[in-house]
Amino acid sequence: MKIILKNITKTFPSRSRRVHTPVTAVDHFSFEIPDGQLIGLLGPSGCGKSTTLNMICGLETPTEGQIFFGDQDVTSLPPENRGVGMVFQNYALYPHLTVLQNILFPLQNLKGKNKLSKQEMLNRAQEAARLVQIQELMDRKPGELSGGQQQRVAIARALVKMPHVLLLDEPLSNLDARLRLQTREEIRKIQKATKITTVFVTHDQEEAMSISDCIVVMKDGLVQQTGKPQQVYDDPCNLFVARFLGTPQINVFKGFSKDGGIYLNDQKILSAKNLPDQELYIGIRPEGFILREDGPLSCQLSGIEVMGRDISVVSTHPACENQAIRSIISAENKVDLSSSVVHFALKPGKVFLFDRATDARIPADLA
Ligand SMILES: Nc1ncnc2c1ncn2[C@@H]1O[C@H](COP(=O)(O)OP(=O)(O)OP(=O)(O)O)[C@@H](O)[C@H]1O
Repeated sequence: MKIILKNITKTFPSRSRRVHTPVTAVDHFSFEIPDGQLIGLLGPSGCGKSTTLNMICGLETPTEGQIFFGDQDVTSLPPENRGVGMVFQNYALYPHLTVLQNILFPLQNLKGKNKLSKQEMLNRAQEAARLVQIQELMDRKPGELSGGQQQRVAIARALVKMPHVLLLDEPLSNLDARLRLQTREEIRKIQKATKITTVFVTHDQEEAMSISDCIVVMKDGLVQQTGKPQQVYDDPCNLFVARFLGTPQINVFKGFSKDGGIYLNDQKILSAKNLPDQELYIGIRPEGFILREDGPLSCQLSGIEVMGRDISVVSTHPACENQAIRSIISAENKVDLSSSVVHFALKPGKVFLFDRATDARIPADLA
């Protein structure tokens, strides 16, 4: 099912007794989610992710704009008539019911032509359980399950109604690191198998990048950028997006362009064609550094962090906005820890320029 968000805005009255300015949680958001895709809605706390999801499922009504499922305008349709399955951060299973009873629950209140026979309900529950691989656990109570298993039951409960659209709001945040990884891979597999159009909300950029066909990066209710995860990482439209995607974070320096060169203080680190002289933010991805004795960027060496296949060289530079510069290089490189200075050459494709006043990306031909 294709989902179209047409210029949707959601404004809430202020919660504060002293300040009466309304809060714009989502600001003129337009987007088309193609049928069968998994979209990651991504951004820091309070940027409007959950409000967007709640408008798609019908728990909130947009103040402005329209939502379409396929050709149908669902903007004022109640949630139960939208054919949407929803999974929240706290799985909210009924503790006194077995896994099977929990999965069956949404089917028991179906009315009219949607009403199912007992056998049909059982078949559906077993199919949903098979998809999330919990067939062995059907007689257990939620208290007898691990967090990951409980979350899978919650997903089965959302799938059992055969929704056209699956909405997942931070579904992995209650799981430990290992289970998070495993469960996110499972969600991806289930989504691929069922081909249900899915919107996945998270503030974890790595999680969103790893499972989404397309990501939407939001800030303060406004969409900053949309695109395939790798495309957005490689071509961020502004400093916020560049900073938000990638671990370790992009290294940001204050610098300037002059006479075809990009400078940090008096060090010319790259050449740039057709760029007017101006002050800049210069973002360098951690993987954009090359250790080289005659490299043009000299930094104070603080130490190294061993990461296995790679090492992270930690250094400082007076023009750098980050507390420490983190450059990821292959562990085959030998870093002379007795030296106080480390020299880098840079990979031009991993260096981005931003306007100092607006944070917008400045296109540049670097070498
Ligand atoms: N019912 C409400 N009344 C007033 N303000 C609200 C309401 N719901 C959300 N907001 C405000 O709207 C903004 C967006 O909230 P929302 O929950 O959509 O953000 P989020 O990105 O999902 O955040 P988080 O990651 O913390 O869940 C926030 O400033 C929030 O305080």
